[in-house]
Amino acid sequence: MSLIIYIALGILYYLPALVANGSAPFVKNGTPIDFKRNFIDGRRILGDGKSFEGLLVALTFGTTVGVILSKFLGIEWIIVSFVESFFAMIGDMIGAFIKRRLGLERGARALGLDQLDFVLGATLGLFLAKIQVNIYEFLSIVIIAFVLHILTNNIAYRLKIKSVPW
Ligand SMILES: CC(C)=CCC/C(C)=C/CC/C(C)=C/CC/C(C)=C/COC[C@@H](COP(=O)(O)O)OC/C=C(\C)CC/C=C(\C)CC/C=C(\C)CCC=C(C)C
Ligand SMILES: Nc1ccn([C@@H]2O[C@H](COP(=O)(O)OP(=O)(O)OP(=O)(O)O)[C@@H](O)[C@H]2O)c(=O)n1
Ligand SMILES: [Mg+2]
Repeated sequence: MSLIIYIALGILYYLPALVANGSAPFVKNGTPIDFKRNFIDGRRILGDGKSFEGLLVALTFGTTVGVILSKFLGIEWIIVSFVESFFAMIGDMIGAFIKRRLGLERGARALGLDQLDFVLGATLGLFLAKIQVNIYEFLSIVIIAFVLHILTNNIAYRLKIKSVPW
């Protein structure tokens, strides 16, 4: 299959996760998922950047994309998009957990981790939802999400949706 098809399929399969991750920043001061508790190293488990409200908004928007996709890809994509969005946000939380363990403050830049944590989570979600993503589709979305993440975070910063441009 040509590269363009792999790229298009990559974007299509990961669209729920892209929109889920892209919509969470609309929540500013949500209820911290770690309830402001610290880990054994004395630092926050996740930090104030991971809230229940952000998770809810992400799941809502991600699943809404799945409802639209289900018209073309089949009704199962409503569930697939929910699972994919959920695991994308789990990946985002694991990224935050790692950043806290490294002593990085909430909102600090972690090039690579910030861009790919939710993509890796979404990939696990797609696998669990029995969606076969081949290596070319995966590599396409890794590159696209990396570029899109940097671009959209810059837009979000200029639009005052985010307090940092990354
Ligand atoms: C409208 C609502 C509530 C949700 C949609 C948000 C969304 C999909 C934004 C897309 C681009 C945009 C309009 C940005 C404006 C500012 C904004 C909302 C930025 C989002 O926050 C930035 C960042 C937060 O990430 P972090 O929490 O991990 O730091 O979100 C990252 C977002 C992405 C990685 C992907 C953005 C999603 C899309 C562009 C969805 C549609 C994608 C396509 C159509 C693919 C097009 C690609 C090519 C190469 C043609
Ligand atoms: N589960 C989530 C994920 C994101 N957000 C919101 O979206 C913003 C951007 O998300 P992200 O860049 O992932 O968080 P950071 O602020 O960078 O925090 P961290 O360093 O922990 O990634 C967060 O600040 C927070 O306001 C949220 O409320 N709940
Ligand atoms: Mg971030």
